[in-house]
Amino acid sequence: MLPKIKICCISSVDEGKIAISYGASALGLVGYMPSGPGVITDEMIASIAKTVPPPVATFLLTSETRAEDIIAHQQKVHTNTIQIVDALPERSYAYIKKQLPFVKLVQVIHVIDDASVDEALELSEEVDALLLDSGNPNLAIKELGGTGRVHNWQLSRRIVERSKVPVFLAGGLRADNVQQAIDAVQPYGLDLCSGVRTNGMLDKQKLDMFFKAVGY
Ligand SMILES: O=C(O)c1ccccc1NCC(=O)[C@H](O)[C@H](O)COP(=O)(O)O
Repeated sequence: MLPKIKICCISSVDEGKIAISYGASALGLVGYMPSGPGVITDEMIASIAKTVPPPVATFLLTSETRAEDIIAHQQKVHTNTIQIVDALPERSYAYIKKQLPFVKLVQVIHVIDDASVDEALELSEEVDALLLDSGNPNLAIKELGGTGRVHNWQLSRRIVERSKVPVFLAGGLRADNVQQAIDAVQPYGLDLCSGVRTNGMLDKQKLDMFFKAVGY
Protein backbone atom coordinates (compact mmCIF):
# COMPACT_ATOMS: atom_id res chain seq x y z
CA MET A 1 0.00 0.00 0.00
CA LEU A 2 1.28 3.48 -0.84
CA PRO A 3 1.95 5.75 2.13
CA LYS A 4 -0.72 8.39 2.76
CA ILE A 5 0.46 11.95 2.11
CA LYS A 6 -0.32 14.90 4.36
CA ILE A 7 0.48 18.32 2.90
CA CYS A 8 1.15 20.76 5.68
CA CYS A 9 1.33 24.57 6.03
CA ILE A 10 -1.78 24.99 3.84
CA SER A 11 -2.44 28.74 3.84
CA SER A 12 -5.63 29.22 1.77
CA VAL A 13 -8.73 27.41 0.47
CA ASP A 14 -7.08 27.34 -2.94
CA GLU A 15 -3.90 25.65 -1.64
CA GLY A 16 -6.09 23.04 0.08
CA LYS A 17 -7.91 22.27 -3.19
CA ILE A 18 -4.62 21.99 -5.09
CA ALA A 19 -3.11 19.58 -2.52
CA ILE A 20 -6.25 17.39 -2.62
CA SER A 21 -6.24 17.35 -6.44
CA TYR A 22 -2.76 15.73 -6.37
CA GLY A 23 -3.93 13.02 -3.94
CA ALA A 24 -3.34 14.40 -0.43
CA SER A 25 -5.17 12.39 2.26
CA ALA A 26 -4.75 15.10 4.87
CA LEU A 27 -4.11 18.85 5.13
CA GLY A 28 -2.07 20.46 7.91
CA LEU A 29 -3.30 23.83 9.21
CA VAL A 30 -0.74 25.49 11.47
CA GLY A 31 -2.03 27.56 14.40
CA TYR A 32 0.09 29.91 16.52
CA MET A 33 3.68 28.66 16.93
CA PRO A 34 6.75 30.18 18.62
CA SER A 35 8.61 29.87 15.28
CA GLY A 36 8.11 28.47 11.78
CA PRO A 37 7.04 29.40 8.27
CA GLY A 38 3.54 27.94 8.10
CA VAL A 39 1.46 29.76 10.72
CA ILE A 40 -1.99 31.09 9.71
CA THR A 41 -4.82 32.64 11.74
CA ASP A 42 -7.46 30.53 13.44
CA GLU A 43 -10.07 32.29 11.27
CA MET A 44 -8.25 31.07 8.13
CA ILE A 45 -7.94 27.55 9.58
CA ALA A 46 -11.72 27.45 10.17
CA SER A 47 -12.49 28.71 6.65
CA ILE A 48 -10.20 26.15 5.01
CA ALA A 49 -11.40 23.24 7.21
CA LYS A 50 -15.05 23.73 6.28
CA THR A 51 -14.29 23.40 2.54
CA VAL A 52 -12.49 20.05 2.79
CA PRO A 53 -14.48 16.99 1.60
CA PRO A 54 -15.06 14.18 4.17
CA PRO A 55 -12.46 11.60 3.06
CA VAL A 56 -9.65 14.12 3.55
CA ALA A 57 -8.50 14.74 7.12
CA THR A 58 -7.98 18.25 8.48
CA PHE A 59 -5.17 18.49 11.05
CA LEU A 60 -5.08 21.48 13.41
CA LEU A 61 -1.45 21.95 14.50
CA THR A 62 -1.50 23.37 17.99
CA SER A 63 1.34 24.41 20.28
CA GLU A 64 -1.01 24.49 23.28
CA THR A 65 -0.03 22.03 26.02
CA ARG A 66 -2.91 22.31 28.54
CA ALA A 67 -5.97 20.13 27.84
CA GLU A 68 -8.49 22.97 28.16
CA ASP A 69 -6.48 25.17 25.77
CA ILE A 70 -6.16 22.38 23.20
CA ILE A 71 -9.91 21.68 23.38
CA ALA A 72 -10.73 25.39 23.06
CA HIS A 73 -8.42 25.68 20.05
CA GLN A 74 -10.14 22.79 18.23
CA GLN A 75 -13.59 24.16 19.08
CA LYS A 76 -12.62 27.44 17.43
CA VAL A 77 -11.59 25.88 14.10
CA HIS A 78 -13.53 22.55 13.85
CA THR A 79 -10.89 20.30 12.30
CA ASN A 80 -11.38 16.53 12.60
CA THR A 81 -7.84 15.91 13.89
CA ILE A 82 -5.52 17.65 16.37
CA GLN A 83 -1.77 17.45 15.87
CA ILE A 84 -0.05 18.24 19.17
CA VAL A 85 3.44 19.53 18.33
CA ASP A 86 4.88 19.83 21.86
CA ALA A 87 4.97 17.52 24.89
CA LEU A 88 1.91 17.50 27.18
CA PRO A 89 3.25 17.77 30.76
CA GLU A 90 0.02 16.35 32.20
CA ARG A 91 -0.43 13.62 29.57
CA SER A 92 -4.06 14.64 29.36
CA TYR A 93 -4.92 12.63 26.22
CA ALA A 94 -7.74 10.63 27.86
CA TYR A 95 -9.43 13.81 29.06
CA ILE A 96 -9.19 15.47 25.62
CA LYS A 97 -10.62 12.34 23.97
CA LYS A 98 -13.50 12.29 26.42
CA GLN A 99 -14.34 15.93 25.67
CA LEU A 100 -13.83 15.55 21.88
CA PRO A 101 -14.79 11.91 21.17
CA PHE A 102 -14.98 12.34 17.38
CA VAL A 103 -11.64 14.11 17.00
CA LYS A 104 -8.44 12.12 16.36
CA LEU A 105 -5.27 12.92 18.31
CA VAL A 106 -1.83 12.84 16.70
CA GLN A 107 1.25 13.40 18.88
CA VAL A 108 4.43 14.81 17.30
CA ILE A 109 7.72 13.33 18.49
CA HIS A 110 10.81 15.34 17.64
CA VAL A 111 13.27 12.55 16.94
CA ILE A 112 16.60 13.38 18.57
CA ASP A 113 18.03 10.32 20.33
CA ASP A 114 17.17 6.97 21.98
CA ALA A 115 14.95 8.76 24.50
CA SER A 116 12.73 9.87 21.59
CA VAL A 117 12.09 6.20 20.75
CA ASP A 118 11.03 5.45 24.34
CA GLU A 119 8.83 8.56 24.45
CA ALA A 120 7.15 7.65 21.14
CA LEU A 121 6.40 4.09 22.19
CA GLU A 122 4.95 5.18 25.53
CA LEU A 123 2.71 7.78 23.90
CA SER A 124 1.61 5.38 21.17
CA GLU A 125 -0.61 3.85 23.88
CA GLU A 126 -2.52 7.12 24.25
CA VAL A 127 -3.08 8.63 20.78
CA ASP A 128 -4.48 7.70 17.36
CA ALA A 129 -1.23 8.27 15.46
CA LEU A 130 2.34 9.52 15.89
CA LEU A 131 4.13 12.00 13.64
CA LEU A 132 7.94 11.91 13.72
CA ASP A 133 9.50 15.31 13.00
CA SER A 134 12.84 17.15 13.23
CA GLY A 135 12.17 20.06 15.59
CA ASN A 136 13.97 20.97 18.79
CA PRO A 137 11.68 21.82 21.72
CA ASN A 138 14.75 22.39 23.95
CA LEU A 139 15.78 25.67 22.26
CA ALA A 140 15.08 29.02 23.97
CA ILE A 141 12.66 29.77 21.12
CA LYS A 142 11.14 26.35 20.56
CA GLU A 143 11.39 24.84 17.10
CA LEU A 144 8.30 22.63 16.74
CA GLY A 145 8.26 21.84 13.02
CA GLY A 146 8.65 23.20 9.51
CA THR A 147 12.46 22.93 9.74
CA GLY A 148 13.15 21.45 6.29
CA ARG A 149 15.67 19.08 7.97
CA VAL A 150 15.74 15.30 8.00
CA HIS A 151 16.47 13.46 11.26
CA ASN A 152 17.94 10.05 12.09
CA TRP A 153 15.68 7.68 10.15
CA GLN A 154 17.10 4.63 11.94
CA LEU A 155 15.50 5.90 15.14
CA SER A 156 12.23 6.47 13.26
CA ARG A 157 12.34 2.94 11.86
CA ARG A 158 12.61 1.55 15.40
CA ILE A 159 9.49 3.51 16.35
CA VAL A 160 7.53 2.30 13.30
CA GLU A 161 8.47 -1.33 14.02
CA ARG A 162 7.04 -1.21 17.55
CA SER A 163 4.32 1.46 17.48
CA LYS A 164 0.74 0.34 18.21
CA VAL A 165 -0.64 3.16 16.04
CA PRO A 166 0.07 4.47 12.51
CA VAL A 167 3.21 6.59 12.17
CA PHE A 168 3.73 9.56 9.84
CA LEU A 169 7.27 10.56 8.89
CA ALA A 170 8.07 14.29 8.53
CA GLY A 171 11.13 16.49 8.32
CA GLY A 172 12.90 17.60 5.15
CA LEU A 173 11.05 15.24 2.78
CA ARG A 174 11.39 16.09 -0.93
CA ALA A 175 10.88 14.32 -4.26
CA ASP A 176 14.56 13.41 -4.38
CA ASN A 177 14.79 11.75 -0.95
CA VAL A 178 11.30 10.41 -0.30
CA GLN A 179 11.82 6.93 -1.76
CA GLN A 180 14.94 6.50 0.38
CA ALA A 181 12.89 7.66 3.39
CA ILE A 182 10.13 5.15 2.67
CA ASP A 183 12.62 2.30 2.27
CA ALA A 184 14.42 3.26 5.49
CA VAL A 185 11.42 3.94 7.74
CA GLN A 186 8.36 2.17 6.20
CA PRO A 187 5.93 4.76 7.59
CA TYR A 188 2.14 4.65 7.29
CA GLY A 189 2.17 8.24 6.04
CA LEU A 190 4.39 11.12 4.94
CA ASP A 191 4.09 14.74 6.00
CA LEU A 192 5.78 17.72 4.41
CA CYS A 193 5.77 21.47 4.18
CA SER A 194 8.90 23.07 2.67
CA GLY A 195 9.58 20.30 0.11
CA VAL A 196 6.57 21.26 -2.04
CA ARG A 197 6.91 25.05 -1.74
CA THR A 198 8.77 27.82 -3.55
CA ASN A 199 9.05 31.20 -1.80
CA GLY A 200 6.49 29.94 0.70
CA MET A 201 3.84 29.14 -1.94
CA LEU A 202 2.60 25.66 -2.83
CA ASP A 203 4.42 24.70 -6.05
CA LYS A 204 2.43 22.47 -8.45
CA GLN A 205 5.56 21.16 -10.16
CA LYS A 206 7.11 20.10 -6.82
CA LEU A 207 3.78 18.54 -5.76
CA ASP A 208 3.61 16.58 -9.00
CA MET A 209 7.21 15.37 -8.62
CA PHE A 210 6.66 14.41 -4.98
CA PHE A 211 3.46 12.40 -5.57
CA LYS A 212 5.07 10.66 -8.57
CA ALA A 213 8.21 9.86 -6.54
CA VAL A 214 6.02 8.13 -3.94
CA GLY A 215 4.26 6.12 -6.69
CA TYR A 216 0.90 7.93 -7.06
O1 LIG B 1 5.55 25.17 9.47
C1 LIG B 1 5.51 25.67 10.59
O2 LIG B 1 5.50 26.90 10.78
C2 LIG B 1 5.44 24.79 11.77
C3 LIG B 1 5.79 25.32 12.99
C4 LIG B 1 5.71 24.53 14.12
C5 LIG B 1 5.23 23.24 14.03
C6 LIG B 1 4.90 22.69 12.78
C7 LIG B 1 5.03 23.45 11.65
N1 LIG B 1 4.78 22.93 10.40
C8 LIG B 1 4.00 21.84 10.11
C9 LIG B 1 4.53 20.50 9.91
O3 LIG B 1 4.10 19.59 10.59
C10 LIG B 1 5.52 20.27 8.82
O4 LIG B 1 4.90 19.60 7.77
C11 LIG B 1 6.64 19.38 9.35
O5 LIG B 1 7.24 20.03 10.42
C12 LIG B 1 7.68 19.11 8.24
O6 LIG B 1 8.16 20.32 7.72
P1 LIG B 1 9.26 20.30 6.58
O7 LIG B 1 10.51 19.78 7.19
O8 LIG B 1 9.36 21.73 6.16
O9 LIG B 1 8.73 19.44 5.48
